[in-house]
Amino acid sequence: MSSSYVLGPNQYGKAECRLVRVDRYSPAHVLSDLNVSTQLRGDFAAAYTDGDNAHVHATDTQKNTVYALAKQHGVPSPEGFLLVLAGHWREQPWVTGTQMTAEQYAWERIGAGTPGSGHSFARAGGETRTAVVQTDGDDTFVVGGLTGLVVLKSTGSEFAGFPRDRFTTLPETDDRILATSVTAWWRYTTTDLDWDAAYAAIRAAMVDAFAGTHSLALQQTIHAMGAAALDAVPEVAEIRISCPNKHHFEVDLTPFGMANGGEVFLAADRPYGLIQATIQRAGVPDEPRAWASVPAFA
Ligand SMILES: O=c1[nH]c(=O)c2[nH]c(=O)[nH]c2[nH]1
Repeated sequence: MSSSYVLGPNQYGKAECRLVRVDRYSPAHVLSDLNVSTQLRGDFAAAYTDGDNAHVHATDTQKNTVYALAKQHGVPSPEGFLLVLAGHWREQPWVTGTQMTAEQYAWERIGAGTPGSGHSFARAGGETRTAVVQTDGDDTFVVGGLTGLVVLKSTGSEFAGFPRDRFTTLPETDDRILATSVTAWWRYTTTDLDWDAAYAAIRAAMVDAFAGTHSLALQQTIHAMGAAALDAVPEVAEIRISCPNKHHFEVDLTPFGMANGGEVFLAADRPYGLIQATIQRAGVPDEPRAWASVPAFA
C-alpha cells in the first residue's frame, strides 16, 4: 500500500432496512413503516488500508440491530427510533460518531364498517387516476383506471393449501401481512356518465373489498375487489387488475432471544409475486378496440 495516500472521511453501514412494525396491543393495529439507514464513523481505517476487520461491526449486524431494537423499543416516531439506534451504536467500541436516517411512509385507515377495519390501511399520498378514450369510426370507448393504490392488511390474510414439490420451502401461514399496489383498468359501456362519481364508487368498492375480505390468497382478494367494482357501477363491463404481492417477512429474532410475535417485518421489494386477473360481467360482449394500446398485463 503506497504511503502517498491518506484515508479521508469515511463511514459505513446498512442502507435501506425496510422495517414494518405492527403494534397489536389493541384490535386497532398501529402500523409504522420506515426505511432506515445506519452509518458508523470511527476507528475503522485499518479495514480500508489493510483489510483488517477487527473493528468492523458488520453491516449485517447493523441491519439485525434495526429489527431487534424495533421489537424491543417499538417505533413511536422516526426520530425516537433513530435516537434509540444512535444510543445503541454510540456505546460500541471504536464508534465515535453515527448517522441514522429514516424515511417514514404514512398510512391511513381504510375499510370503516367492514370486518377489516382496524387492520387495513392505504398508503397516504394516494393513487394516480388514469383514463383512456379511443375512437374507431363512429364508435367511442372509455377505459378508466388507477395505479399505485397501495393497501395493506396487518392480519386477516392466510396462504395455505398450495402444492408442495421438492423445490417448495414456503411455510403455510394462517396470519401474514398482505400488501399490494393495485393497478386496475375498467371498461365502461357508456360514454355518458358522472365519471367522478363512478371513479369514487369503484375505488371505494375495491378498497372496502380489500379490507373486508378475509384473504386466503391475493388471487381471491383480487377477485373480490373486481366483483365489488362491477357491483358498484353497472356501466362497467369488465375490470383488469394487476397486483404485486409486496411480501413482508417476519424477521427471525430468536437468535437475539426474542419472539417476533407478528410485530416486526422486513418489507421486501423484489422479487415479488405478480397476480393479474380480469373480472368480466357475464354475458357482456368483449370489445377489444377499447383495450387497444392499453397496457396488457405487465
Ligand atoms: O396470495 C398469494 N398467492 C400466491 O400465489 C402466492 N405464492 C406465494 O409464494 N405466496 C403467495 N401468496
